[in-house]
Amino acid sequence: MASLHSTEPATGEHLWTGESGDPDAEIGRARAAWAGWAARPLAVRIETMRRFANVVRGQKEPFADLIARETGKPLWESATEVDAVVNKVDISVSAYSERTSQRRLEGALGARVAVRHKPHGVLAVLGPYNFPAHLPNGHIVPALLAGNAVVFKPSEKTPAVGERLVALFHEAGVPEDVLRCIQGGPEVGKALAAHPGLDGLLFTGSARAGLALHRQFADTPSKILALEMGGNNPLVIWDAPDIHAAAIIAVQSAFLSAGQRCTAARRLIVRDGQHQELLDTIVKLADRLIVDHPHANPAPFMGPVIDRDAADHLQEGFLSLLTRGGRPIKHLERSADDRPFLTPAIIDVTEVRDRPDAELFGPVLQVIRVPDFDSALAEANATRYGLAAALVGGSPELYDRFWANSRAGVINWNKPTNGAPSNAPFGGIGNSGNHRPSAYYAADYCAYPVTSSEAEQARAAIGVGLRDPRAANELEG
Ligand SMILES: NC(=O)C1=CN([C@@H]2O[C@H](COP(=O)(O)OP(=O)(O)OC[C@H]3O[C@@H](n4cnc5c(N)ncnc54)[C@H](O)[C@@H]3O)[C@@H](O)[C@H]2O)C=CC1
Ligand SMILES: O=C(O)CCC(=O)N[C@@H](CCC(=O)O)C(=O)O
Repeated sequence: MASLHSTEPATGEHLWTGESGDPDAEIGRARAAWAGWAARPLAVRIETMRRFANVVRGQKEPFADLIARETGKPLWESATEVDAVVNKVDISVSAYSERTSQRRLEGALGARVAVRHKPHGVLAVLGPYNFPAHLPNGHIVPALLAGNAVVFKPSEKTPAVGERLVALFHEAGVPEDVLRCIQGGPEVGKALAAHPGLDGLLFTGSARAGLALHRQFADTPSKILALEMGGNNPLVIWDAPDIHAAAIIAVQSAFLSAGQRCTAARRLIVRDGQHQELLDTIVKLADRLIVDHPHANPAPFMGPVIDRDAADHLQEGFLSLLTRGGRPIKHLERSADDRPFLTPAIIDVTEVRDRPDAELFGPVLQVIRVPDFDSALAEANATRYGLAAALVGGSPELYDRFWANSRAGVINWNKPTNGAPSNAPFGGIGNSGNHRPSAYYAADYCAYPVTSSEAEQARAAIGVGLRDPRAANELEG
């Protein structure tokens, strides 16, 4: 078994050591346990999830501290992630009852028709590092509520948070075998995905990995696969009456979580000739953002990116845009050689030919100047992804046009691209997802519907097509 380590991005200090797990053993344990969990009354599963919320609430500070240390995100932001974990429970209970509860319908000839939902069985959850608790939790809570057993593999970059999350569920009374934590990297993810004992896989992460999983599942349409992937999200600022407010929305969209959000704005699209004051204001704000250790005082706006490889990759991406004709507005700088602290960066890529449609998962905002709103719409949609898009400014009519013509699962007006609500569906089109949105609609992929026509007694008659109708009555007898 491979030995795994996790270190704090901000300090390089060692945080966690463990071993990569055995998919066969973990799926076997979950498989043996899931029927018992599914047979428990829904009220018991709801009560257990509510206990989990209380346990997390009671450990908010240490849990937020661990998230801050393992991801590098500021302590205040890590505390909001813990809040999201807690809030997920009530939201998922409502979603379960609204989207997958029992229903009775009138059938033909007075028959009773019941629609009920069943759990799939054993589901794997693969998590990303940027929200190591909230996003896997967004699959785990609805999956457990619906009666599935879960094998959760945290990102190899955030194993300690994943392990703690699972321990909190166990503390709340979820049986140990109903929710398993398995550590490891992509190889373990692949092995889980390929395991015949698995009934489905719920994934949040990069398009690269999501598309590989999609290929891997091509021969097993019987297994549910939910993919929540990345984005190359456009933010269009057009005729904004309040430049300062528009600039704040741009900064929040691009640089919150050091740009490590799937919903972060990657491309800022502005009207050519009327862009300078806006860009100057954005740069002034970005210059003032504090980039520091997650526990620093004063509190930073953003911490480091996850590790040095990610920082190297972002620097290479920025450099590549420069060499292809990008004009730097604010350089991507590394404030410490040995740690992955990056400053927010802005680059005008209007003149870059064949702009790469790639997700630069960090604090890099690309500016594109266009002459008119039609060109802004065309630029916004010039991506294989389709997660989030936002318009700042304009009129209700302009927003109607933006909404109608944008290809994305999240479309906002005068709000940042990020910060999507958990009590609504959340997912993308194109390379951002496979039409199985998460958040409120996670209930849909955690259970399947069963329609039953039911009667207390068998009563039937053949009304037409018999030679002797009396014989039909006798048969009915
Ligand atoms: N749409 C959404 O809801 C969200 C999407 N993301 C996306 O996630 C990415 C950042 O997270 P990362 O952890 O870097 O993603 P990643 O794709 O590298 O890893 C995600 C998980 O999949 C596993 N994995 C990687 N390759 C695999 C493979 N071929 N087969 C099976 N498992 C595999 C990893 O070990 C990890 O547990 C960004 O692209 C971001 O946009 C992040 C948060 C939310
Ligand atoms: O999953 C939910 O409960 C709602 C979606 C959500 O939390 N989105 C966040 C984070 C996702 C990310 O960007 O990685 C957001 O839109 O900021």
